[in-house]
Amino acid sequence: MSQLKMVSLSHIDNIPSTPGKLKPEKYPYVHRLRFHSSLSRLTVWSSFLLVFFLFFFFLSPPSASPSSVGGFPRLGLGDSWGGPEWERRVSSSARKHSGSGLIVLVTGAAGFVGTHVSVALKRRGDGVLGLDNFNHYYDPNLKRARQKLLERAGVFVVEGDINDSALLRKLFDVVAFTHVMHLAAQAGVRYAMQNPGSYIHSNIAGFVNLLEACKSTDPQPAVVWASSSSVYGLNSKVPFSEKDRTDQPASLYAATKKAGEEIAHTYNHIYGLSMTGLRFFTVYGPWGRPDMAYFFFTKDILKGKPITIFEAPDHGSVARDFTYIDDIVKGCLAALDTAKKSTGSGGKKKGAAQFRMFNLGNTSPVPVTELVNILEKLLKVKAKRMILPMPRNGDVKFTHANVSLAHRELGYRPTTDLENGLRKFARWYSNFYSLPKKKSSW
Ligand SMILES: O=C(O)[C@H]1O[C@H](OP(=O)(O)OP(=O)(O)OC[C@H]2O[C@@H](n3ccc(=O)[nH]c3=O)[C@H](O)[C@@H]2O)[C@H](O)[C@@H](O)[C@H]1O
Repeated sequence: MSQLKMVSLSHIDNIPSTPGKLKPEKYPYVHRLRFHSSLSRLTVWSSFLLVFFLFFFFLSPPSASPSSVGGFPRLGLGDSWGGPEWERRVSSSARKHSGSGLIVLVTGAAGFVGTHVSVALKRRGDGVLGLDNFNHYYDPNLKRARQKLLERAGVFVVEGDINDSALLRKLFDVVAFTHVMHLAAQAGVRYAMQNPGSYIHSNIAGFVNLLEACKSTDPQPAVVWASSSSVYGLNSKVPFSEKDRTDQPASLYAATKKAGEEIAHTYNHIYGLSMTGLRFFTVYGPWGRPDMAYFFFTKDILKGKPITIFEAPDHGSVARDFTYIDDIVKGCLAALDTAKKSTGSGGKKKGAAQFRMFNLGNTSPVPVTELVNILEKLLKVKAKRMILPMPRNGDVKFTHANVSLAHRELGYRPTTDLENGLRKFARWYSNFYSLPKKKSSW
């Protein structure tokens, strides 16, 4: 982050130093006269410039280009929007190719899950428009590569932030979205201690802003959004069921996801928005997030660097219900397909609207030590393991999903076990980072 800040401030270094031009004045009287006349010239010029800037400020089209997004600097990204060519791309991307198809706004489209869901929707003939702020939480080159993949699939990703109300209004004016798949979020459990503001910005303020736009549009779209397994927090009863309590979050990330669920309920209750929340359980796979353990373990193991494996306070293993991306995509599409219409119009509720919450997990937790065993086998490299006590920074000891509700209502049935899923990830990783081919079991 500090490096990024240095880049954005480097214009200060470009101001030329002009030694010799600032010699002391020999004639103080002449100097005073010059000073007064330059002062009045300065005033005239300043007023002129002020009028000039105000003129352009009020005439220019609304365009979101804040210098930072959720605490992440924007580095000269193409963050303007609007204009006929932009509108043409938006409309064309959102055009469906089958009569019964959906028209979906996917927020966080250049993210891990967003990319996979957008491509899957587009492939089956739905209209899809992406929205992403391309922040620098992790390597933006990976997000750009995903964007290229989306472009090839026919999905245009608008560069902008869900906190930009004018942009959202514009998008809803140009396209009559039937559904919003809301995946834009500040992810990561442990990072919440470093940059708490980014979680509030995206997961709370951004979510409210998006729901404001959804409730005001006519007809209102149905909303499906990403919650998280982390809402189960410190619960010890397993497997986690949607009926269990969710009032003991262990991280600010979890707290913002839980807040999102309550906010969703409010918009459902007051405005009649159809809302479906999906609690994802540690999603992994090709095009994944480099901040997640399976991803950076792979990188470090291949580089021969030590990896840190957390153990529970009782020296027990820490386990996760790792869920493969293709299973999650099926759950997302089923949630969109079964979402009922919103009931409100003109910002007013006309009747009770659907409100659902589903676990989307794999139903078989695997200890992190076993995840590392599988990676060693696939990569054919021995990991340098360092076992450390689990830090008190938001982690929980285990997660385990009960998915019977999702099975009943969405037909959700995860089919990829961790070894097969990691094999597909390792194959992608090797291709994406152009690693030399090895004799391996990929
Ligand atoms: O289900 C979710 O809702 C969340 O899933 C994911 O969180 P987690 O399950 O915590 O994934 P991840 O960080 O990959 O750690 C995996 C395991 O490795 C352990 N772990 C981690 C780091 C490390 O250095 N060592 C280690 O043992 C660690 O203790 C843990 O047991 C998403 O990141 C999050 O955005 C959210 O979507």
